[in-house]
Amino acid sequence: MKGLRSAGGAEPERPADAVAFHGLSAGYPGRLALRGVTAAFPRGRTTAVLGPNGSGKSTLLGVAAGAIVPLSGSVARAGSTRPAFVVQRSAVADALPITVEETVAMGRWAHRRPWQRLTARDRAVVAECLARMGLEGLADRRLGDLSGGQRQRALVAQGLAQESDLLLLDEPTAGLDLDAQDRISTTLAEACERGTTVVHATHDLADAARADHCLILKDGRVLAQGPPATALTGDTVRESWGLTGLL
Ligand SMILES: Nc1ncnc2c1ncn2[C@@H]1O[C@H](COP(=O)(O)OP(=O)(O)OP(=O)(O)O)[C@@H](O)[C@H]1O
Repeated sequence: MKGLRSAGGAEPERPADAVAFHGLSAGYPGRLALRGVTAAFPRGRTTAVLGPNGSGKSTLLGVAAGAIVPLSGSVARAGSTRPAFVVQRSAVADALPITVEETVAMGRWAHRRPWQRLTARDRAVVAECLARMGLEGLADRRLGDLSGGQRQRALVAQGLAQESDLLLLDEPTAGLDLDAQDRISTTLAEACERGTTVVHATHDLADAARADHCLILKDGRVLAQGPPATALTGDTVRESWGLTGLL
């Protein structure tokens, strides 16, 4: 991934896209999960990535995060910081012997080495992110001892603590109670207002309708993309999920 520069070379361009994929194919041994995806995450906006189970949403986020190497095609990343990637809570082992506070503090590893002591500013960021997710009272609890929703909030707090200009989240509000959903939605909207590009995979159509941009996948290909008003129509939803007569 690389930053983009203007033809004149003096000033870096401010490209419209935080990440642009061109003809991207990616997957796992013996399984192609993305097939010729040409799409973009607009810079400083929220993008909702939608599609049925197995359509390639997590894989696309993994490629944007640099965790999955494309098989072919290109990925251009315009930002200057390492992307923050909030995985699904099921991807985190129950037996991890770390506390909630330590989990959130790991977000600061993007700024210093794991063995380096946290600075006063690091500690202030960790405390603020714990508070934003309503986790102050759980800071000393083991991550693996938390409920699913509490654990999810800890992972989102870790992503926020990274203070990246690109925040990628894999179904951050799935299975959460209304208060936790509201906290996360509000926090992500605030991050976007501060200029962060926010991209989240979701199965929640109402959530997606509030995003600035939608990207709908089906069988590893782009079915539709654009503002919700044009991309998230009855036709695209029916076609993507193969629904008959429900919408
Ligand atoms: N670690 C893996 N090894 C092999 N195949 C995988 C792996 N992870 C995902 N896949 C396969 O890649 C394809 C895309 O999966 P992906 O997780 O990207 O879909 P998704 O849209 O995020 O699904 P969901 O809504 O269920 O989270 C699926 O066919 C899936 O079975």
